[in-house]
Amino acid sequence: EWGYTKRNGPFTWAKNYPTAAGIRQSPVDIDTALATSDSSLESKPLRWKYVPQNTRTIVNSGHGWRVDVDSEGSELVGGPLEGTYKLQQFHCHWGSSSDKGSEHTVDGQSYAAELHLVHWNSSKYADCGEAADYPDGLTVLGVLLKVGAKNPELQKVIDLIPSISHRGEKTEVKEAIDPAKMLPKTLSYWTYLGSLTVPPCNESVTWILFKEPVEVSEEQLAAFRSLRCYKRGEECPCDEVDGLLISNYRPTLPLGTRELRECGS
Ligand SMILES: NS(=O)(=O)c1ccc(O)c(NC(=O)NCCc2ccccn2)c1
Ligand SMILES: [Zn+2]
Repeated sequence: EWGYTKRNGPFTWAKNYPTAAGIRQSPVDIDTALATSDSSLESKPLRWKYVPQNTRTIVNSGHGWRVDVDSEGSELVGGPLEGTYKLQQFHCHWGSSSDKGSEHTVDGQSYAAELHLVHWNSSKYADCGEAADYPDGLTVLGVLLKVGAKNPELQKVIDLIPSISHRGEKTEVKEAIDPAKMLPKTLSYWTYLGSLTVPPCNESVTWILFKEPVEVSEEQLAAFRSLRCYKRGEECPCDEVDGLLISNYRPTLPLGTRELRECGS
């Protein structure tokens, strides 16, 4: 089973998931000097609508926490997107200390964590699973997280972590979490064509990474690292310090010949 340790981490994934060695992989380093501003992006503002009551369950996948959402009623349109995308889930990546943990880096700089809101193209595909097999199937909104004030919306996730401490555990999200409240104030972003950053690393993601980081506290990051990557009652398979999920980010891959566009300053 893939993971983030030396034995089963990102540099081993291509063995069982050949797409992980592809030329449209994510994450990448955002070399801001390479970004081209594109009037067509400016002319179609990114627009989203989320239904907080539709955030259903939170699960410990063994690779991190993930909040699953009932896609109905949500929509993401505009910017680089053709058609309508619906929110499927959101999750986060972090590191063993706050000097690293984001998946994308900006001019070589890592952030403490990165929030991903995963959407699928409901104009063309029946569900997220099908959409994941097509180059225009998914869109992920990425939010860089830096250490600062406690993040009130993310605190609703943190409060649920003790009940999903082990792999496979899930619980109802009782207090609605509003994904829109986890996005930055300014909506400037970079966009490029990439992939899932976890196996099977499908090359089906239009990435939209907001430029403005959002704050999260050290205590909140510490809570993420308290998740365990093994099932309750089983011994710890991973050679992580007593099976704690202290780091779950994929290092950056080459942008190659892909275009990197930006919208807003
Ligand atoms: N990282 S990503 O490219 O946004 C992405 C897209 C679609 C997916 O199904 C996943 N998988 C996913 O969220 N797995 C469950 C929880 C998780 C959280 C953090 C790291 C790895 N896994 C990730
Ligand atoms: Zn992710």
